[in-house]
Amino acid sequence: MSLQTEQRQHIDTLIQLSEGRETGLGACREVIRRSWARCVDEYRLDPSRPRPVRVLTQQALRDHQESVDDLLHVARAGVDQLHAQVARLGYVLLLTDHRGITVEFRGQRHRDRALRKAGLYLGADWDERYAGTCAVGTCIHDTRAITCHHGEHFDATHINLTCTAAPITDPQGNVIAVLDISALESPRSHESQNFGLSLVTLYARMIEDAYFMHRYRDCLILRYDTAREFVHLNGRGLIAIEEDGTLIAANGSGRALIGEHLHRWPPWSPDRMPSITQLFDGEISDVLGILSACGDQIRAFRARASDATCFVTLIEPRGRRVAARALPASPAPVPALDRLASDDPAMHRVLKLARRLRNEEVSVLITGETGTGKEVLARALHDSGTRASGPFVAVNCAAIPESLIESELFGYLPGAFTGGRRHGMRGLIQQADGGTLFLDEIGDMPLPLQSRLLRVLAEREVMPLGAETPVKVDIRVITATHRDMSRMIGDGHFREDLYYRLNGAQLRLPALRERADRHFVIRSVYEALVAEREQATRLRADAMSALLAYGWPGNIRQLKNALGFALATVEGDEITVHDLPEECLVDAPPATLTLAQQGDEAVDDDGQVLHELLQQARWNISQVARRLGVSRPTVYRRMQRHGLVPPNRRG
Ligand SMILES: Nc1ncnc2c1ncn2[C@@H]1O[C@H](COP(=O)(O)OP(=O)(O)OP(=O)(O)O)[C@@H](O)[C@H]1O
Repeated sequence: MSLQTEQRQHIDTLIQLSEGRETGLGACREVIRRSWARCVDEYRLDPSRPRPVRVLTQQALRDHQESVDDLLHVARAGVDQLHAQVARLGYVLLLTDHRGITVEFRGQRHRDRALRKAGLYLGADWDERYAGTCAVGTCIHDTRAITCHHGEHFDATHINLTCTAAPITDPQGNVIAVLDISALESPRSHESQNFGLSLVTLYARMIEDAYFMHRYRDCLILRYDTAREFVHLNGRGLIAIEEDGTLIAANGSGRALIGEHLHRWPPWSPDRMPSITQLFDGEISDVLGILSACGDQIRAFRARASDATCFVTLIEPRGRRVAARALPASPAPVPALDRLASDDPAMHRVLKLARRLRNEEVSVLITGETGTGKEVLARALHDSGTRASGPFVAVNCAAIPESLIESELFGYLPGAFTGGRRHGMRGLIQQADGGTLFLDEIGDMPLPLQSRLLRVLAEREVMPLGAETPVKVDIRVITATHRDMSRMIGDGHFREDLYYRLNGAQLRLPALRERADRHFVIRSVYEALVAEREQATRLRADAMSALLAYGWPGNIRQLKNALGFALATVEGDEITVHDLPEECLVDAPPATLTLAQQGDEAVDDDGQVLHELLQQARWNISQVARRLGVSRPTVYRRMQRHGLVPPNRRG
């Protein structure tokens, strides 16, 4: 079809539209349809009268250029880079101001005349009000990136063009410029321009960010991304702040985060913005501390509104160091605690509190899913405190049969009961004298013993079975549980007064899948295993990627088992993805494995699943524990709850 025929048809369609008849508009995109309606109803453009291209005089052009001088200066490098990429594909590049006037242009010298005729030229006016629907004008109106391809242009003069434009906005979200690539000839299909749309959008954002950095160069700028590797290179969010954390301005991603925050917690006065420490879960000293940190100067924070982990770096104001007094002194190293985490916001909080608690006598309750390292943390607290030279006695209340807990904990005198040792036994509480008693799975402590434990804690003395006088004990108690203790108290399974005595301070360990420092945890568990086995085996990157992607329902214990399995079965000197247990190779853990993830309470409905797992494993409890990533006692306890008895013990 000739261009003239196409233009005539195009004009007919638009005339039908202007007369309120919508024939032939079925396939038209909504964004274009709305713009056409604006051209007819608002701007009173006549589709039957194509308009000549309007190019500004030199003087008028200079005025427009001057008004965006600062931006042009910053944008030039981006404009040149983008042009270098698209020129050989037949595109020219336009940068317009917010009114659609082309203030910067990169063309093709040999096609100068044709380009000028098409309006692809310095000084050309692409305002929607004059030029009709077009990439630049419609992009300015809608503040969004758009391709205007062939017949989507309103004016018949432009229907041989393909144009793709993306807005560049200021920190308030107002369009200050538009980046556009256009071609005189292009394939028919609209999809052929999709790649161009992504490319122009990317460069528009880079220019926008470069301009933001330039404009707020005298402020502290926080740069963040959800991928650690990209923060320095291309961190998505930019937020300029005062040294006290007050927000000054943000780029598009930063504004989206602030918007999300204000949506959840609206301000009580219209001009009240959240400070950076409300936006991210941390204190201003944690943020400023990034500047004095060693290593890559990136720190993870949790964005409160979305709960996403963001990796943050800080850029100092140009030519000025942030006042030394504002920079917090780094905390004194506490190796036993420091080695438990690298850069995870939740672990930062846990370890910060643990540092404060390590030399205190206050009882600590550690909560978290099974296998998150509650016992490891308890031991680190002990090792880093004033009781380090005393004993650390760990008791798993779920693993000791109920009938033996009392004698194990409190001890007994000779002849206190039949079946006891001839010389009696010093109970575990006494064994912890001068050190720490760690009571794991405290929720499994039988009710009658809870009262006795309460007495030990209140009076600091223990009464062994068969004894007449109590024995003084000097212990610090740390307890742990993965259960919902308030529910247990509500159900009458746990004494409230004991709970308050044990819960002097609470440390909640995050699940492995929630941790931003998973890479560090995998590395350190792996290195510990390799050192223990004296095995010089390397963990290859493909295996690491699979481990990072997995959901870890059984947390660090399951991770340790998986790595232990790989080390035991690997044939060469490096572990690849193929050496990992099969269940770690899926994106989401299989349904049966989510058993471990839930508290024991949730498992009540899941006896069937546990039964199936046991049958599959031929009642090998260790194997089921490994699959679920829980300890053997946990499996036994769950079996007991569901009345599951191994075939060889039946009858
Ligand atoms: N930071 C760590 N580095 C290396 N190994 C760890 C770490 N944390 C935990 N582990 C290992 O993971 C396993 C589970 O840890 P731990 O027993 O402390 O978890 P837990 O939360 O007490 O589990 P449960 O709730 O089943 O009692 C242990 O083998 C422990 O050695």
